[in-house]
Amino acid sequence: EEQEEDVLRELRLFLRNITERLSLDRRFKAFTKPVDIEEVPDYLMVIKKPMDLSTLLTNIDEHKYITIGEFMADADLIWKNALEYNPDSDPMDRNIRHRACALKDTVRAIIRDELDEDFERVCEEIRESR
Ligand SMILES: CC(=O)c1csc(NC(=O)C2C[NH2+]C2)n1
Repeated sequence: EEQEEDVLRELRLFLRNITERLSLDRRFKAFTKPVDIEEVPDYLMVIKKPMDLSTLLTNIDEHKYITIGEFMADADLIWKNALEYNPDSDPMDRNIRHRACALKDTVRAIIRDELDEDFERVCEEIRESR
């Protein structure tokens, strides 16, 4: 009902705010857009579920996420994919893995500091009711 749509609207605002703040952080520049398959031709052979910050924003606007957990699953793909695609000891790989770990920790810290657990519980009730 209307109250549920009010809750989901507030969730989308919260998720857009997180995603936009991450997109502004220069450390996460490599994660802002889908990997360019022209530049990285083997990427889709290695990474089965690509994800990036601009796609997160599109998903939010398309009402894909009803709980923070669903958003986190896609946000986690961004750094997990980067660790998987960049396993080597060369400096480029190490650098992007460092940024991927920073992304993981930053998302979790924002959510721990800024998400009200009662609000998340209401979102999970809505998910279970649908
Ligand atoms: C987004 C992402 O994870 C990404 C984009 S390019 C890249 N890695 C490289 O270009 C090479 C350095 N060793 C492979 N990783």
